[in-house]
Amino acid sequence: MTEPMLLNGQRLAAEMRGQLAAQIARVRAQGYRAPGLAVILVGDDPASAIYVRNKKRAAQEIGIEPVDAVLPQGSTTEDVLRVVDQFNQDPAIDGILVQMPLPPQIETETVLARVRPDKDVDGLTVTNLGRLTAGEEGLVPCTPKGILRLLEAYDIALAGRRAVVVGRSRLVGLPVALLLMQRQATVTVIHSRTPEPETIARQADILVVAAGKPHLVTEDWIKPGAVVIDVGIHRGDHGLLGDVDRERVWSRVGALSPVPGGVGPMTILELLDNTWTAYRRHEGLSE
Ligand SMILES: NC(=O)C1=CN([C@@H]2O[C@H](COP(=O)(O)OP(=O)(O)OC[C@H]3O[C@@H](n4cnc5c(N)ncnc54)[C@H](OP(=O)(O)O)[C@@H]3O)[C@@H](O)[C@H]2O)C=CC1
Ligand SMILES: Nc1nc(=O)c2c([nH]1)NC[C@@H]1CN(c3ccc(C(=O)N[C@@H](CCC(=O)O)C(=O)O)cc3)C=[N+]21
Repeated sequence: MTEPMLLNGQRLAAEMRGQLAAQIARVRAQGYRAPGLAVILVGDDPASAIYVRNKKRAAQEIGIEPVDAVLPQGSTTEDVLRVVDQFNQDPAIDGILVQMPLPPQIETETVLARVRPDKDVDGLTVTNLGRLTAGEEGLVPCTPKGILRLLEAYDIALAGRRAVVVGRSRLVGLPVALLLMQRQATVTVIHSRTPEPETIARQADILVVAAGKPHLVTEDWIKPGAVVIDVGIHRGDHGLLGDVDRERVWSRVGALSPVPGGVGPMTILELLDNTWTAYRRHEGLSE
């Protein structure tokens, strides 16, 4: 078989960031304010701190004003709600992101429910997930949106093809399954209670893996020529690992979105894109 194609999210995201930067520069030159993105980080998880730093830097580089709120590990739900309320009311803030996971004593549902849907750049509120389910316009979760954009950029057909999604989370698995269905794929979702997942995965023309289990997916899960999107990300002693064992699947896949350099950079790009969309709606600028 021919060498697999690497789906380069790093390069595509950089290209798209350039386009966003140019659009933001154009409205700034017309006298508009800068778009504002608030990032709320609760606790001292080192991986979360790195992501938040990367997100802020990416925003700044394209002309979005990042603001952050860092709360101590021992914060209460009320403490977090107060910060959400403050950003909800702030006219300089277009997007609010609450970094997941939150410490166990905090009610995640209650916090998410407080974010104004028009500022929900993660697309995680019931309002935006409902809009997505109904096929209405809203803010779409970043990782799923980035995966679809990556597939599209590489001209990977979805209509009539079999897609299998490993994982059903609100952040990734569930919304990516909805988006693939909307693009006319036949979608199956696998989760931790699915018996013989390999047998199902082996039917996939497009396999999206968001299980959060390092190197879960090996050659037994792969139909020859399949397009494999690795979403998982794990920080180990030997660098970053995905949910897909790249060496073991390499001789079978048709295309692979790798870790790092695949979905991660696309996720950050879509966060910026959602912030830009929210900003234009707030400022009454045309789409
Ligand atoms: N690159 C990026 O931009 C991003 C990467 N991630 C990464 O993606 C991964 C998934 O994230 P997220 O969706 O938030 O994780 P969650 O832990 O919320 O969800 C994991 C899902 O995978 C399922 N699952 C777990 N183990 C298995 C298994 N052995 N076989 C089949 N399904 C399984 C779970 O099933 P059940 O529902 O039954 O528990 C659950 O639905 C993580 O590694 C995360 O770090 C996340 C967001 C963005
Ligand atoms: N409310 C919320 N929204 C999220 O979108 C969200 C979240 N919480 N919690 C955690 C996960 C994880 N996540 C990543 C984003 C970028 C990279 C990324 O940029 N990865 C680079 C590598 C960066 C590195 O070196 O660590 C890559 O894959 O190439 C990874 C993971 C967003 N998440």
